Amino acid sequence: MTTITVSISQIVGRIASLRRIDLSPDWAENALLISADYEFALFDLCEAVGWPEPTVLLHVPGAHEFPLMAFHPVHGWAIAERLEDGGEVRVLLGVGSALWSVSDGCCLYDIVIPAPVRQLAYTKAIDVFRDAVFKRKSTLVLAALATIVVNLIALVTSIYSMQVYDRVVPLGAFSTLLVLSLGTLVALGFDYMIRIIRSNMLEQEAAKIDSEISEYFFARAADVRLDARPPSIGTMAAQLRGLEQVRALMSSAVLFVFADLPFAIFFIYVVYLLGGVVAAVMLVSFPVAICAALIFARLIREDTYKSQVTSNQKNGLLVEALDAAETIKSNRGQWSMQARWNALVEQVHATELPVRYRQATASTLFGTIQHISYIFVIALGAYEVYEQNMTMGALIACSILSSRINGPMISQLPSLLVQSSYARTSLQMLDSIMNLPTDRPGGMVQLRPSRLKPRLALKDVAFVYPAARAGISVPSLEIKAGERVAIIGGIGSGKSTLLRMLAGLYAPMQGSVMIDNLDLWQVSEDVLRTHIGYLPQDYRLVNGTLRDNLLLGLTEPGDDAMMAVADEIGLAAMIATHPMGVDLPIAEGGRGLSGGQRVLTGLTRIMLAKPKLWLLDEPTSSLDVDTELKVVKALNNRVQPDDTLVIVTHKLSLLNLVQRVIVMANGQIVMSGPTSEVVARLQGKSKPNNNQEPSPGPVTNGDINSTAKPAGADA
Ligand SMILES: Nc1ncnc2c1ncn2[C@@H]1O[C@H](COP(=O)(O)OP(=O)(O)OP(=O)(O)O)[C@@H](O)[C@H]1O
Repeated sequence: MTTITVSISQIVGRIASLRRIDLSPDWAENALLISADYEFALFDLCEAVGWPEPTVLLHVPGAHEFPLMAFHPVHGWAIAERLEDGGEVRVLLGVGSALWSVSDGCCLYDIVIPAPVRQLAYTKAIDVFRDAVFKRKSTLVLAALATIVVNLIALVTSIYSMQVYDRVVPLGAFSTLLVLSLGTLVALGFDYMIRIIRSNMLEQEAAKIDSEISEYFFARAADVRLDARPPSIGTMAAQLRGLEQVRALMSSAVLFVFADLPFAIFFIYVVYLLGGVVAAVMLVSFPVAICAALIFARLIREDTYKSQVTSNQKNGLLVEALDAAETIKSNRGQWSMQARWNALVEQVHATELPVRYRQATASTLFGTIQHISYIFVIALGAYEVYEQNMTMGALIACSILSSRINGPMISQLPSLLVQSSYARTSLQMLDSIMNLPTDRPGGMVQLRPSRLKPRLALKDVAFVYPAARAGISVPSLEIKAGERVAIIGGIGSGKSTLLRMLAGLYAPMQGSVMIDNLDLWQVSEDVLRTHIGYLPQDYRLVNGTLRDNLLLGLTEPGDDAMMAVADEIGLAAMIATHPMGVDLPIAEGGRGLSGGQRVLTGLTRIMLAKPKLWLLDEPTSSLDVDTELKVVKALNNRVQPDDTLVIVTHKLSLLNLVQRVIVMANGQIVMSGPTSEVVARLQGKSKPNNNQEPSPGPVTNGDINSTAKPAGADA
């Protein structure tokens, strides 16, 4: 008998993968200690990770319901894969499978595994908000009920006034007054409580909605394919901040105005019951105010859009100016940046001014409509009272109700409309981010191979940067598992672009990039990243500590392993001299270390990650000779014989690491062959035969300078 002692999170993780749901690496952080040998483990896990409670299956499940979770009193938890002909359940164990039967006490459970936000396929930002709101139907229903009660209580004060004027004052019925007053005060007490509860309830839900929505948009923005990102990151960040505007509108008190609007019609009906013809005043004033509001909304729409666009550009410029302060200061660039900033500020003012002007006009107009309507109610009411069609008390009640209809509802409309117009523009901007292609489009079935051999193949690959004329074009390239290759070439020849394509960061516009005979873009991002170690040319650190950066995305390897690598490549000396050691803080924007130290941090991280495919972009360009030697030695040590290494470099010394050299020029591979042969050709020692391309240029001792003309493909 096998007793399962694995964590249940591993079993559920496997079910998720069978259901093609990509859980985040830390999804079971709170549930790792739950073991799989007790019956309530599944319930405990779902509770710990915040999923819906599992359901016990009391019926015989259909084929479409599998895979399910199965519990056996002796063996614990496993994955139920299918039903066998004899009615037994085929379960998957750690290795192999077994048959469990219901008569032995086997029980089946179904669980709902919510897809992580990044896997949700939305095309419109409004759908994200709508789904987050409608998920909370019960809260909305309660809020709607509270709104109905609040509005009904609003009637109480007008009826109270009517009773006092009609019954209490003429008859001196002060005991009635006492009862009425107490009743009204109690109703107002209720009103107060309901309003407080309603707003607290909505605020709490708004906070949850905010977390969900923010998580979605952060993940969505991070998922945008690197080659498809807009040129200004500051502008993109400002566009993303637009979601705060939508959220603010959703949770703001003015939103209640919308909920109150239908009650205006109800109040007009009550006025009709109390004062007959007096209701005609509201029947005219209310639609006039609503029409004016709609016209106003239309008038400001274009200006709010323009103002938002310019304001985002302003934000982009600010981020750029602060980020590139060194370049700007040292090159006397402040003046031109200041000029651009001032021009954008002027533009923002020019577009905001009409909005403000119209908002002020609308507020005044609605105030005037309110006053005129009041005067008409009183005037018409006075006539009706004189004609004895209504009582004095009813007139007072009608005037209170008229101010309720035309009062808060109408007077808050201008600010509500401005806010909603900005929110609408923000949604359009969020839509533009949602239209950017992502690394792995939602809904696409991803491959999750347990192992990937680090062999690469490019076929008819072409790539051009947005708004650029030339790019890279590779008709054919193959890199075998275990091969060590260097890519060399002149500046701007396309080496880094090619490496990013091999890393699956840039998608080819045509052709395919294959890893282990699978299209690299169909392999799950998670699987890909555990197999590929990519070091960019300009390695940026993230805000946190040095340790956070050394272990970014890794399972804690332990301090000994971390320090061993750091020591091997020369980072340990720096760590030892700093008073905070590996906990030294890295500021926002990755500042805090020198260029060389940053690269060493990236290299240490990759060596700790032990990838199968090493893609390094000029790893030693900012290192001194001694450190470079250490890095070369460490790479020789750490890159396993069956690992593949691709290095982009300008340095001759790194060619000792590789067996093959690929030479690039003008976005194309112009030469490829064994290191010694290519170096000899570049140094002009070997003459090209008739089929070969002319020499790309001389090689110096330190640098390789290729000036070759593009031609054929890979050898
Ligand atoms: N983000 C970008 N947007 C537009 N064009 C780009 C971008 N990045 C690079 N390019 C262009 O693509 C071409 C190839 O650039 P790439 O960075 O791949 O060259 P490289 O060979 O790595 O150069 P270097 O040796 O200087 O690092 C260059 O002409 C460059 O101007």
